[in-house]
Amino acid sequence: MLKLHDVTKEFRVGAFGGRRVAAVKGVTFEVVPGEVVSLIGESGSGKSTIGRMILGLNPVTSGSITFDGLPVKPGKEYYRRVQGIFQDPFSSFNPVFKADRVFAMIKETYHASVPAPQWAERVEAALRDVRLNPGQVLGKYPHQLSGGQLQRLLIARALLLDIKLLVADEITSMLDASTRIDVLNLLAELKARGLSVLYITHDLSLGNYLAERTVVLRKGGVVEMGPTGSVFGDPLHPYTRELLSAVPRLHEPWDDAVPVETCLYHRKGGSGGLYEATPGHFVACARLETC
Ligand SMILES: Nc1ncnc2c1ncn2[C@@H]1O[C@H](COP(=O)(O)OP(=O)(O)OP(=O)(O)O)[C@@H](O)[C@H]1O
Repeated sequence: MLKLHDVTKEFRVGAFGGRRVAAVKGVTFEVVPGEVVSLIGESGSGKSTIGRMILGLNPVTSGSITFDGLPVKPGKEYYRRVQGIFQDPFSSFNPVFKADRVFAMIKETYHASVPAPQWAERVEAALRDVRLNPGQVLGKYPHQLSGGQLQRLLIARALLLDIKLLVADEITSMLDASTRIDVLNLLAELKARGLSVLYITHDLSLGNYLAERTVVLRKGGVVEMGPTGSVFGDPLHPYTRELLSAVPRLHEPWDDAVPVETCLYHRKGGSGGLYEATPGHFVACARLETC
């Protein structure tokens, strides 16, 4: 369904845009229908840039992104099938309008012919699906609602569009622990209905909770990807191991330096420079930058 093939993104930075920064380097992976894939990596590894390219908010520099075989084409038809939700739910709402105006906009754009009473019923059903009480959220301004309620409103909006893929970029990082689990469970329910989710996070435990497959990014490139159980249970790349071993050591400072090891996967070939260690479990050379 969603396919990224050798995707690279460079930004022009510095005076007059004279310098180029490669934010994403040769990334290849796919998301199939009804699957949750988590895209994991530390800050600056290129996760959001990938999400924005999938949503057509940034063009790719090279490579291709296709959805159902067609290139990403921002516009009404594309956003009927693919939607994004971001870290800060407040940024998705205009503070001077009531929060549920997002539903009116969906109706105007996609469901103009649906009679108002029928539309109101659909909105209420979508709100109940995301475990919101319509009476408590409809008619309120964004500042009168919590972050968790606003994220759920955005998920309800996606349900009304009957989308196929949700790009969820750090959507739980501003929520408290219990609301976070509620929203994750909600995503799991959506998955059970056949929706695909690209779940972007720097939090490994959240990715582990939800995703069938995990893609680990470092400095813009994929260093490891595969079934979540394999990547978490048998991490092959030193960076993945470092990420995993850092989880319980919250009291210790983060060590940015990935231990340099013998290059186990050097020139073994494979998709996008990755070596297929076990079926579906891919890993990059541990010294990719030098070898
Ligand atoms: N518009 C831009 N112009 C120049 N550089 C950018 C731009 N957007 C992102 N970058 C750079 O691209 C790299 C990847 O950024 P990105 O936001 O994708 O990382 P991330 O993994 O999502 O980080 P975080 O978890 O902190 O959101 C960073 O070095 C960032 O500074």
